[in-house]
Amino acid sequence: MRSAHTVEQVRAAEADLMARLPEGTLMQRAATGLAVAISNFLGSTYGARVVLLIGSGDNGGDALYAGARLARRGAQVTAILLSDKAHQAGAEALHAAGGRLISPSDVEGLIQGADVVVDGIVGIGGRPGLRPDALAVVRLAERFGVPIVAVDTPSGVDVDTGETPEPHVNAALTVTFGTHKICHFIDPAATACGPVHLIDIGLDLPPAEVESLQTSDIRRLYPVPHGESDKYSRGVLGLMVGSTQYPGAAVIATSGALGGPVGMVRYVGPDAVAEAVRAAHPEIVAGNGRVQAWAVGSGLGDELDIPRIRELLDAEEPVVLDADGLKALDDSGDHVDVLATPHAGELARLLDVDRATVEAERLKHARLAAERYDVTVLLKGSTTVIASPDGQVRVNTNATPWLATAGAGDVLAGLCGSLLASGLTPLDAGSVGAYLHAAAANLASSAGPITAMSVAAALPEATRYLLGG
Ligand SMILES: NC(=O)C1=CN([C@@H]2O[C@H](COP(=O)(O)OP(=O)(O)OC[C@H]3O[C@@H](n4cnc5c(N)ncnc54)[C@H](O)[C@@H]3O)[C@@H](O)[C@H]2O)[C@@H](O)CC1
Ligand SMILES: Nc1ncnc2c1ncn2[C@@H]1O[C@H](COP(=O)(O)OP(=O)(O)O)[C@@H](O)[C@H]1O
Ligand SMILES: [K+]
Repeated sequence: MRSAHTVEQVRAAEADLMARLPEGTLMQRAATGLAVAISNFLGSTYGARVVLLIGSGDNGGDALYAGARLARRGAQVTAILLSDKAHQAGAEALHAAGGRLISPSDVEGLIQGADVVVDGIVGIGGRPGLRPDALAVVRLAERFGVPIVAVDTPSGVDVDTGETPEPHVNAALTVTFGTHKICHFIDPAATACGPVHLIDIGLDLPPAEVESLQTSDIRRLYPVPHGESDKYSRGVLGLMVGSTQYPGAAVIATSGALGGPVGMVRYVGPDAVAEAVRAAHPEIVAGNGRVQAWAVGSGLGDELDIPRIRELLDAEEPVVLDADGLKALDDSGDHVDVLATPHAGELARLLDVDRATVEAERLKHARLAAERYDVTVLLKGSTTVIASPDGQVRVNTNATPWLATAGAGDVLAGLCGSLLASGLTPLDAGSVGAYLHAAAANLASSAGPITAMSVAAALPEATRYLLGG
């Protein structure tokens, strides 16, 4: 599991460790890792032109010490001091190593000729936004296409929420220390980070606020059948999806379900749709029967039967509630076994806010809906946020933008239903489902267009690969 901690948690862990180490040790660990990461980013350090943007705090200190190391290895390093209170010992170290320290006026030529700009403006002490001097230099780097390596966090983003209400740095690489911060995992800030490289500085951390699954977690959580398994013990999923208006949704969601671990899929819906599903997937069973979980809602359109869906929500079996089915959700019941899978527009309707607000504040709104409706919420999008009513949050950051294609959500609903029916909790089903869905999309796309059906078709191979088979 990758973990993201809040600024408060990081500061407490840092204080604890600093009390036991000689002064400056943590910053030296951070700066050493940062210098190596910048060297690797550049490819060759000798003669490279490195510009450091330096704010008033320890984030600038990290950048100055890293700059000193790069200068000693032959880089031409210039620090632009954006505050008159730059980290003094760091500034002296850079000067002693042969680096230059200048004010932010008349720096156009310098930025234009740089190989890399290092953002040491603010880190975890930063408020959202950039001051005019800093913004002007950052805009120059963007104008001349000079890549920016962010120290700890891209300056200007909201570190604890992943929100970006103000102008901020867009990094080509972010080098962070001790643990991930929430802005590294949640969009829109996650996109502003670029790839994130974590340097271990030895922090002893409490349980994380936000987590993100890795391959080892998929291996641990995936319900692989064993010698004694039969189709019923592997789980039976009931699908109430698709309609005469949208028969494709039923076919696609069934493909997603069959690409998951379930032993059997029952389809419940209009005869004509059941025929279409059976034609595509002869292995499905049409009609009611005992199931271990339901996936409900994708493509129901006008045939949405709210009372019937409410009966399912009130029954014992866990439910994936998608798309039109979300209209059946009310905030009166105990729905802890429900995994709701809205995109930003659907979540906005559930919370009576507009879509742009949800997209700008994804963590906040996923948590809010989980609490209000007492369900696990899987908020779809470029980064997928899964929030359970007990406050746990997981994020999937692996998806490719090619996944933004019609029907991809139906695949996910079927897959998550399959995982629920085989016994995973809504939080595990949602986070394993989002991970596998993204992995299948990556496999299917190889950086080219994909369809929902091709994502579903890639699920078995992606799963086999991740399980190490
Ligand atoms: N505390 C530690 O032991 C360690 C800290 N490290 C570094 O220290 C950073 C945190 O340092 P600081 O606590 O000094 O804080 P920062 O360097 O993040 O910010 C410094 C100050 O900038 C000002 N500021 C806030 N928002 C601003 C904005 N939008 N524009 C301009 N100025 C703004 C504030 O006065 C703030 O205190 C971490 O992000 C990390 O890079 C690392 O060296 C690892 C060890
Ligand atoms: N920019 C993006 N990058 C990565 N994944 C995305 C992006 N946009 C959407 N997705 C993913 O694609 C899927 C789209 O689902 P959804 O919005 O329900 O579409 P549909 O209703 O057509 O199936 C979701 O899994 C979502 O997380
Ligand atoms: K920074």
